[in-house]
Amino acid sequence: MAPTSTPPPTSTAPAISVTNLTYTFPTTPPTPSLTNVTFHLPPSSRTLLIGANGAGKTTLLRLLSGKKLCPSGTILVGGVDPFATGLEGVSYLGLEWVLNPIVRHDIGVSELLDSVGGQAWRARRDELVRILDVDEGWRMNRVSDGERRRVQLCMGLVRPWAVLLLDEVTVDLDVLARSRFLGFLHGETLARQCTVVYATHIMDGLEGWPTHIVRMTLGRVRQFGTVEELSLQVRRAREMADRERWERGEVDIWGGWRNSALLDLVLGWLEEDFRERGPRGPRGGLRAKGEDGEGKEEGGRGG
Ligand SMILES: Nc1ncnc2c1ncn2[C@@H]1O[C@H](COP(=O)(O)OP(=O)(O)OP(=O)(O)O)[C@@H](O)[C@H]1O
Repeated sequence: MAPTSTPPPTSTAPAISVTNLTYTFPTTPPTPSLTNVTFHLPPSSRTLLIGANGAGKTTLLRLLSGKKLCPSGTILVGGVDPFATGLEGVSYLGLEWVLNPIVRHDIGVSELLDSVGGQAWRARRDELVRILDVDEGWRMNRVSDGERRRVQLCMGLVRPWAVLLLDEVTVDLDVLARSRFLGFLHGETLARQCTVVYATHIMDGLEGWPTHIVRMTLGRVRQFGTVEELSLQVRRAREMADRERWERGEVDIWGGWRNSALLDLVLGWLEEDFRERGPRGPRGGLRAKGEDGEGKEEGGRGG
């Protein structure tokens, strides 16, 4: 975790472009994880990656981060193939990052932050410590899971990134910490024109945060677009369904907004996916996460 002296490019916010991406895990039998995935996200966007368990979110984020080989020309981040170039300025915070054993050692917060560039980016470091309410006197073997996650997030974000890929790394945060963390990311996308893609199952407190949504179903991108476009589609479909029920004389015509609009949107999608897919049975070829090991690999195949 040596600090890097060269700052990543932050002047031009990178767009993310995925075209006809198919990815198959090299298992026996081969497990298709992504099929013909296509979507485009503009610079400075804040995107939620939404989908049921097993929809392919982690696989996609790892491919975007350059950790896995993908068919040439299918992924461009800022116009560059991430695997081929080992993208400077792309930060991927996912399960392997969360499980890094260093953050459980008897080590102090300042020492950890310095090891990832805390001195080089002093102002960012101090801002993150303040926003995530981190006590620099903590010893990492004597903190709670949520406190540990706050320190980890300071570590993961201290070095300025141009693209941030988050794979559900906020589960341990309390509501205030998560809210301040999301606020920080919101500010970053505006101030530094950088791009965030965030896979999460927790819709609480996200209202108004995302600019775009990518909806994944069973390894495919089913819809993508701005939050407004997608919300409008769902709202219209629900209103039409309510009207039909009302015309049929059904008393309970309130099928609609039970929670926040965002949660209802996602809940509606997952219910739709579930209805179409049916309950899970034994599915040949399924593998537990992590069987393919960690880090950069060349095992996957396209097509
Ligand atoms: N290591 C692996 N080896 C083989 N197949 C895998 C592996 N990891 C995932 N898969 C397959 O890819 C599919 C997508 O997995 P992925 O982890 O990308 O889903 P996800 O959307 O991130 O799910 P979750 O919300 O549960 O984290 C799985 O259903 C599984 O079939």
